[in-house]
Amino acid sequence: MLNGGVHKPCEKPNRNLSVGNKKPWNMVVALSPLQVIGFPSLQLHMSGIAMRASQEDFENALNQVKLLKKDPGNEVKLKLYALYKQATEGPCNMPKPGVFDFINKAKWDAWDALGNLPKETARQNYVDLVSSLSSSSESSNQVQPGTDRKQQEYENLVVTSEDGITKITLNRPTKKNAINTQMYQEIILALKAASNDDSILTVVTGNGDYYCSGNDLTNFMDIPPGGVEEKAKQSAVLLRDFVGSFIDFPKPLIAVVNGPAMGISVTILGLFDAVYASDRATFHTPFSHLGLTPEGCASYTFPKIMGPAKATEMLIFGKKLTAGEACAQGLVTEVFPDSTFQKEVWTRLKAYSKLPKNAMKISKQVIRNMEKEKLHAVNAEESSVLQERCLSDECINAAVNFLSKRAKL
Ligand SMILES: CCCC/C=C\CC(=O)SCCNC(=O)CCNC(=O)[C@H](O)C(C)(C)COP(=O)(O)OP(=O)(O)OC[C@H]1O[C@@H](n2cnc3c(N)ncnc32)[C@H](O)[C@@H]1OP(=O)(O)O
Repeated sequence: MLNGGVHKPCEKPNRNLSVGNKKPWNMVVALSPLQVIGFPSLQLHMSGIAMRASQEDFENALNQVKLLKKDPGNEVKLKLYALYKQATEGPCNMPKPGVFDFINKAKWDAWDALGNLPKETARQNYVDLVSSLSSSSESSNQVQPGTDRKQQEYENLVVTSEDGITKITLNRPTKKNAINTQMYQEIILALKAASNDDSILTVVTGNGDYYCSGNDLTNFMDIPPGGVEEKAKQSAVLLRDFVGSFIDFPKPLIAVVNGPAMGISVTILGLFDAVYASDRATFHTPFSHLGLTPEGCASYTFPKIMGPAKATEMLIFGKKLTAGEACAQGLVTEVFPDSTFQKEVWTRLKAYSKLPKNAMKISKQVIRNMEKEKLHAVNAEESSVLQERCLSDECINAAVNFLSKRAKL
């Protein structure tokens, strides 16, 4: 095992306030389910169906709708809006907007037209509508082992499959693979697809010089009409779902950490089954510097992995670890010289992928399942604490400092 090389942080002060390359209609649809516009008549062919969508199906549909490649048009968006409101709040009992308040009136009309449609039916109809909108792209999600096939197109990820290994590559190299709102949703979907495909191992890695610089600090800039409280609530829900998809991932999950890792990309490593790192990688969780608190279940997994004293240095004091240090503390499985990193790691992973598939999958579940309930509880608590922290002066000042190029971590 090698000692990690010392990574010298760059000091180039260069940023802008861009919020990423969302499609214009996505800006309306993607930010919040509450902003999705929808329409009434769908109940006609979908109501009364015996099959009921679970809350999880509904939440998946909420994520999927944000990833539709084509704008479904205002009529469909009105349908989605009305069904969402009916499914979550029941019949419309809001005051009718004024006649010149065109958009809100159209939304109100669509919701009101659903009358007393039961919440469960509205939820089912919502799921069915989203499924009909995205069915064509979903059908390309199955992965065959032994083929090198590009998966569903994502805006911020590249997902491929080869030799029974599904590889999810974080693909925003010009932003150091910072995770924006859409990328969180895409990772949730990619993990869901990988858990259902025929692959044996799933790998997460980064494109470019960074593995990932953590949460995209511009995420906090998309403030919905509900204001910053609503934004904090949405972020906490997204965070909980994101981390939850790692907790529940059923197959061996491996991180190939090709460069520096920060924030949430470090904390979730405690939920991976193996972590291979280049000696150029560093591991940095500057939560206190950002007025934030730990997430990704690290408040539980890190003290367990490295002991409370070492976990405190990382999670409270923001100590950056070299790959060698992270390996010595049990967060990293093995460190490789950067020059041979890819070759050595992929040779090893290809060998592992030839081991009996079911034995590996079941072993992972035996190792992890006992902890699942605890991890979900920790995740819920961390997300709820962060919902408050996002609104703190400490956090807002840190984000403003970064975005106005006054600070770098
Ligand atoms: C509900 C709340 C959930 C909270 C969840 C998670 C918490 C975390 O993940 S905390 C960690 C957050 N991450 C950071 O604070 C990192 C901030 N970035 C930096 O300090 C530096 O950019 C970094 C050290 C990563 C790299 O420095 P340089 O090598 O000098 O590169 P640049 O700074 O020029 O970066 C290039 C380009 O990328 C943009 N960038 C990088 N990281 C982020 C980020 N996390 N969020 C948004 N943007 C990021 C950077 O702004 C540059 O953009 P341009 O100026 O447009 O080129």
